[in-house]
Parts: sequence; C-alpha cells; structure tokens
Amino acid sequence: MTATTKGLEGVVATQSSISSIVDDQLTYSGYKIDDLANNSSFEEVIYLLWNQKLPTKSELEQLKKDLAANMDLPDAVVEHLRSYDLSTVSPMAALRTAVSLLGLYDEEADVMETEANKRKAVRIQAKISSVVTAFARIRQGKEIVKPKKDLSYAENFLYMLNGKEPEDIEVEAINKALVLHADHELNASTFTARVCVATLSDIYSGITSAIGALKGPLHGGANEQVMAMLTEIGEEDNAIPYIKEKINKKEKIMGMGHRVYKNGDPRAKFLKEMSRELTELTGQSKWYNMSVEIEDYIKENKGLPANVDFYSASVYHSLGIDHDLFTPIFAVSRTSGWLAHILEQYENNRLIRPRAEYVGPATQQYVPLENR
Ligand SMILES: CC(=O)SCCNC(=O)CCNC(=O)[C@H](O)C(C)(C)COP(=O)(O)OP(=O)(O)OC[C@H]1O[C@@H](n2cnc3c(N)ncnc32)[C@H](O)[C@@H]1OP(=O)(O)O
Ligand SMILES: O=C([O-])CC(=O)C(=O)O
Repeated sequence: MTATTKGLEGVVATQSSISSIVDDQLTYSGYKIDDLANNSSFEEVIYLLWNQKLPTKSELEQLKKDLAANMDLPDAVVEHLRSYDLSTVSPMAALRTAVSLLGLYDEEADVMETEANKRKAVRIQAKISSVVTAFARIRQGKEIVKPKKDLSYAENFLYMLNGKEPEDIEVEAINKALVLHADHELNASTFTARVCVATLSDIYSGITSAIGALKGPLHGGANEQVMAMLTEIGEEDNAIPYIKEKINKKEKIMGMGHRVYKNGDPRAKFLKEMSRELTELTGQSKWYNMSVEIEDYIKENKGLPANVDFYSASVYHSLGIDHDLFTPIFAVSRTSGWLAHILEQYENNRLIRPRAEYVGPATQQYVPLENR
C-alpha cells in the first residue's frame, strides 16, 4: 500500500474535463475564470459546465426556458418547509432535507439513463434556488414568491427572496457570485458527490450528500462564519487586536487559507471589488475596511491568502441577505458543478474505494463476555 496522505493532500483522485486549477489559475473547461466573471451569465456557465462548451444563443435560450419552467416546487416540499420551526433550523440542514425530499417527487429519480439524468439536472438546478428562497420567506412569515419566466436565474433568485424585482447592481453581484462559486475541481463537496454516485446511487443522493459536505465551516460554511467574526469585531479599531488574540490562541481565521491556492484565490479579487463597491453604496464601508485589514495582517503574518468565502460575506451582507443564507447561496451555485461532476462520474464510472492504513491494536485474543 502507498503511504497515507493526511486529508488526501496532493492526491490526484480522478480525471475531469470540468474545471482545473493550475498555478493558481482557475478555468472552467478551458475558459479563464476572469473572462467568465467579467462576461458570463450564470446560465452560460451552467451550460459550459454540463457540456464543456459555451452555448450558442439558441442553446442558451433553451436552457433559460427549461430552468424557468422547472422552478416551481411540489406542494409537498413547500408544506414540509412550513411544518417545522424554521426559527431554529439551519437553512443548510433544511436545504439538505428538502433536496432529498424532492427526489421522492421525481418519477425519474432512480432512472439511470443519461438523458433522464440530464433532465433531472435541470430540475434540481431550477428548484434549488426556489427551496432556499421559500425557506427564507416562510421563516419571515411571508408568502412564497413564484418565479417569473422572463427573469434570469440571478434575477429570479433575488425576486423570489425579496418579493420585488431587483436593482441592476444587485443582479450583477449575485450573478457574479454564482459564476465564481459554480465549480472548483475536486473540492470536498464535489468529491463527496462523486463518491456517492460512484456506487451508482441516484443524483438526488449525490446532491444531498454534497450539501452536507458544503455545510461545514472548513468549506462552504466559512462565509457565514466570516460575517459572524466581522460582527463580533464590530468596529475597525478592534480588528487587529481581535485577530492577534485569535492567532495567539491558535484559532483559525475564517475565510483565510486554502488547500490548493498558496498565493491567492483568483476568485477573491472579484468579491473584494464588489464588497468595496456595495459597502460604499450602502454606507457600510466599515465591513470592507475591516476585511482588508484582516486580509493584509494574515497575509503578512501567516502567509495565508483570503479565499472565495472571505469577501463574499460582506457582499451578501450589504445586499441585506440573512447571514445564514450565505452558505445556501453557495450551494445554489455549486449545484451546477456538482451536477456536472455527477454526470461525468456516471459516464466513466468506477467505484471509489481507497484504503486505510490500520493503526489500531494488533490482533487480539477474543474473550467471552462472561470473562471480561
Ligand atoms: C470554498 C472553500 O471551501 S474555501 C475554504 C473555506 N474554509 C475556511 O475559510 C476555513 C479557514 N481555513 C482553513 O481552515 C484552512 O485554511 C483550509 C481548511 C481551508 C485548508 O486547510 P489545509 O490545507 O488542511 O491546511 P491546515 O488546516 O492543515 O493548515 C495548515 C497550517 O496553516 C494554519 N492555517 C490554515 N488556515 C488557517 C486560518 N484560516 N487561520 C489561521 N491559521 C490557519 C493551520 O493552523 C496550520 O498551521 P500549523 O501547521 O502551524 O498547525
Ligand atoms: O477547492 C476547495 O478545496 C475549496 C474551494 O475553494 C471551493 O470549493 O470553491
């Protein structure tokens, strides 16, 4: 057996045509993240991840139509969301459960043919933002808002969340965030999805497992924790003393560090710029200023870069979004990548089953219960 690598660091576990990270540069099927962030709609990126090519106008229109046509939730899922105390339930836990439940209302859930899986991919991508926004509305005691067929994915997300058509700058911010979070090679949640479906389990199980993995604070859950930290710091003057104390106590600073990027996460600069712009526009520049101070301090003293989660926190906060919805927004975007990886896994499947190096007690003599 080969030597154990803690956390599988540096292990190449599969081949993939979906996204790549080379020399701190991220590409989706060969297209640079900078070009996509500056130019693409989220729908274009979904198409790219699922087909490894950019859509033509008519292909894009068709995908937009298909997504819009599938956004409504089964009544049973809405009833389910209404059935528990949403004031105490974490939205990521609710999302995980709701996606699993969606599978019960999809007649094709266990049909494993490629075309059926592609149809389910559209349905899941369409419905995932409806689940997150329905959760948010029900929790506030408001009626859920049905999507409008002529709005883009990003517009519909904000429309269903807030019940009014969004401003251009809000749409631009959410669209860019969705593009930037859509895929990231073999991150923990994507790996989870691939491990799950490599047993030839169904696509709903794959997405449900991936949501569970994204929820943790070392992965997607970090963006909510970043805002919790900024809120605790409160004022700019407290930022560095607070961070120094955390570092002295050997605690981690959320939104900092990355397993793969050692010199900088190429997505962070876009979120940083959006954070600057939006916090200034909404008179809340202190969140941006504080974040910059923390980023600079950690870079200088620990050599760690800000990751994608760091500035997304102040971006979403300045859009007035509840802090515990930050990770669900990540999930809405990453669902596109998970689905791409699941489809790719099915196309060239082999069970994923590594080995463990046994470090427990040596072979022992069994002692009957009455003699122990
Ligand atoms: C979308 C995403 O998933 S991006 C990542 C989101 N997660 C976070 O932001 C949580 C904070 N960051 C971290 O916990 C880590 O940097 C991870 C999990 C992202 C990557 O971790 P790994 O590659 O496993 O690095 P690991 O946790 O082993 O850390 C290596 C060293 O750097 C330190 N370190 C890493 N990240 C941080 C951090 N955010 N704050 C302080 N120290 C850190 C560790 O304490 C460790 O120090 P040591 O060698 O003195 O013990
Ligand atoms: O790749 C990772 O380990 C984490 C990450 O940045 C992501 O999933 O976007």
